[in-house]
Amino acid sequence: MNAVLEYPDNVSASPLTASGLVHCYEGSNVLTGVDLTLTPGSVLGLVGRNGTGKSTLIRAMLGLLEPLAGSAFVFGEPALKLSDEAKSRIAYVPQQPEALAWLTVQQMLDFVGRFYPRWDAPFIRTTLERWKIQPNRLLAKLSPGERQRVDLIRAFASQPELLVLDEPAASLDPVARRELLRELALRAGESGTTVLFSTHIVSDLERVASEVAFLHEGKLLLHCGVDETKERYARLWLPAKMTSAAPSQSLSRRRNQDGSLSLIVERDRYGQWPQASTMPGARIDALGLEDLFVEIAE
Ligand SMILES: Nc1ncnc2c1ncn2[C@@H]1O[C@H](COP(=O)(O)OP(=O)(O)OP(=O)(O)O)[C@@H](O)[C@H]1O
Repeated sequence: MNAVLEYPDNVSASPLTASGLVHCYEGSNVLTGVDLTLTPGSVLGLVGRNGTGKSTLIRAMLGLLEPLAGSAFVFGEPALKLSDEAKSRIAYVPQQPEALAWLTVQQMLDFVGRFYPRWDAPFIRTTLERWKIQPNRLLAKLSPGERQRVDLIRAFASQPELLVLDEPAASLDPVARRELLRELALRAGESGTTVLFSTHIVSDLERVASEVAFLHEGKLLLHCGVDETKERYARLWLPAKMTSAAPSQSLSRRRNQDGSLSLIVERDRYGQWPQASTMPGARIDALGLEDLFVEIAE
């Protein structure tokens, strides 16, 4: 008898989805049950401190790494068993591209292009020229920033429906970063490309992402619209004599030297802050994205 695979409901509608992903390396937990669903056409910025597992999550979601538990689906197919058709709709740029380093820029692009039905050769020509990268240079001899740009060109040229970039701006100078963000915004806006990118640069996220997800201690602490974060999360400050009134649920909790408490709290489903915020002496402070992340990650 054939086993019937039961897929979660959101799988077929989303270009990329993960459910209950668990992974560890050498006995230390990196992902402890991550659920994430990308909305078609969204640009999701994945943030988290160094070593929190962003690359691991991305690789597990794309089927490049087999998680210890949980599942991931790309265009409704199990990520670990993707068809060639599904693969041709995805572009992934790893943090440190190294593949095919013995080829020249042009040789690599010609080789890779054969696997993509909608390969945009004119885009490659104009972008290599605009980004001042000589096509006859060996990939192995490029600087990390140049290598990253070539891989970005490769990714854009395949005209993917799903574009996944692992810290795409890590080695880029500010001008190149701007160009990348412009290209990303263009692709998402005009072609409806769904984008997932990890980053440490919160200003990039604010500029181009429509949604943000924050990975912390193996779990996604929050996932919401970028514009929504300010409305939905805030810092609740309670003086020392009121700390017993602190809500039991919070995204982070820090005791200050004077005994007061700072907590990151979320509005409830009626749009209300925790009750402690209404007590005399308590304070609710709105936070920008960067402050929110620093407070949670500290
Ligand atoms: N192949 C591996 N073997 C053992 N440990 C690993 C391996 N790959 C990653 N790790 C560890 O797992 C943790 C998560 O790594 P990962 O690269 O996923 O984090 P990250 O959030 O992408 O980090 P960064 O922001 O610094 O790029 C780190 O502590 C890392 O040292």
